[in-house]
Amino acid sequence: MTSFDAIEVVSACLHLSAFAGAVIRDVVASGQDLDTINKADVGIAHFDPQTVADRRSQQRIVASLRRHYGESLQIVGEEGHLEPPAAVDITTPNTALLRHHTSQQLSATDLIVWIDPLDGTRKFTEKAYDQVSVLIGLSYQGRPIAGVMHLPFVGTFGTTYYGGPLLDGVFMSTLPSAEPAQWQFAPVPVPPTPSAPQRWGISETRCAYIESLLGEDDGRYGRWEKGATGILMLDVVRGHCDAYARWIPRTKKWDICVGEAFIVALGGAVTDIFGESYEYGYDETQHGNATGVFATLDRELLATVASAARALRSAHKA
Ligand SMILES: O=P(O)(O)O[C@H]1[C@H](O)[C@@H](O)[C@H](OP(=O)(O)O)[C@@H](OP(=O)(O)O)[C@H]1O
Ligand SMILES: [Mg+2]
Repeated sequence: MTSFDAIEVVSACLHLSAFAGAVIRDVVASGQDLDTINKADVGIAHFDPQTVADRRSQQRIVASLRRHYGESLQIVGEEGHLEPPAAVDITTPNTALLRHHTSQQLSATDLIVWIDPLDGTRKFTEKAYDQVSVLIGLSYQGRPIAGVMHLPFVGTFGTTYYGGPLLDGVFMSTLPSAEPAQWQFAPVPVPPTPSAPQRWGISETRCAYIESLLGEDDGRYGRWEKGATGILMLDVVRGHCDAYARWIPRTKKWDICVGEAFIVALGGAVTDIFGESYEYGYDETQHGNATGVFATLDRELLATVASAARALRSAHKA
């Protein structure tokens, strides 16, 4: 039975997230046309853009992983099937960056790599570059175990976070160069317990159900608004907000796998809006998050909100 050392796979993803981030920066620096297409499902989103930067980022990650690991590594990429890239968009991933973590041999049939090559594409097209990230998550037996998040526009060579339960924490580095051997990572501390009001990370694209849960400005909860799931979940990890909440089925597993791995490693939880865990399955029917997302380090808050969401659902059905 084929198996992979998951620590080596995370190392490869760490390297490739920055390799992908570099091409995203190159696209912006070149001033070229973004060649944007709209992928929106009719009835769910009015504008779900994909640009040349999304495509080249995914091509870099997928083609480099495939050449190194072959076909038995299960990969799900947001942009689906793309043409093989030019030679300049393929590299040999460095699998030795995390040798200080204990290696873990995992069966290929239960391991999935989830790729969001450019989370926050709409913000990217609006030039809100600080909200853009490259997300590469690993799930094993249906649960997120590790992830890498690269912010290509924070610092000259970008900033990278990696972590998850497999790695016992979350670590970050503002990259000093494009050369992986020079990267030094420091642990991200668990943020202090929040003071009231608890601030929720929410999408700029408003959702009436979330507005109901937030209440009528009674001062219990505050708002922290941005335009991409990856950065909002990272903001929970960094303590910039106390929860990330989405009810409508806008996000997919590749948006939340990395954030879930980070939040679980710090003792929190990520569920649907009713407090139920998602199964990270390879089949396309399991890629969507049909009943929303709630992500927090505060399990008491999760229980309170899940119960309020169930009550709201029952009231709507009545
Ligand atoms: O850029 P991609 O990789 O497609 O990721 C999307 C996220 O998955 C969605 O969660 C964002 O939508 P919401 O902010 O409406 O949840 C969505 O934002 P958008 O609805 O503003 O386009 C994107 O951040
Ligand atoms: Mg996304």
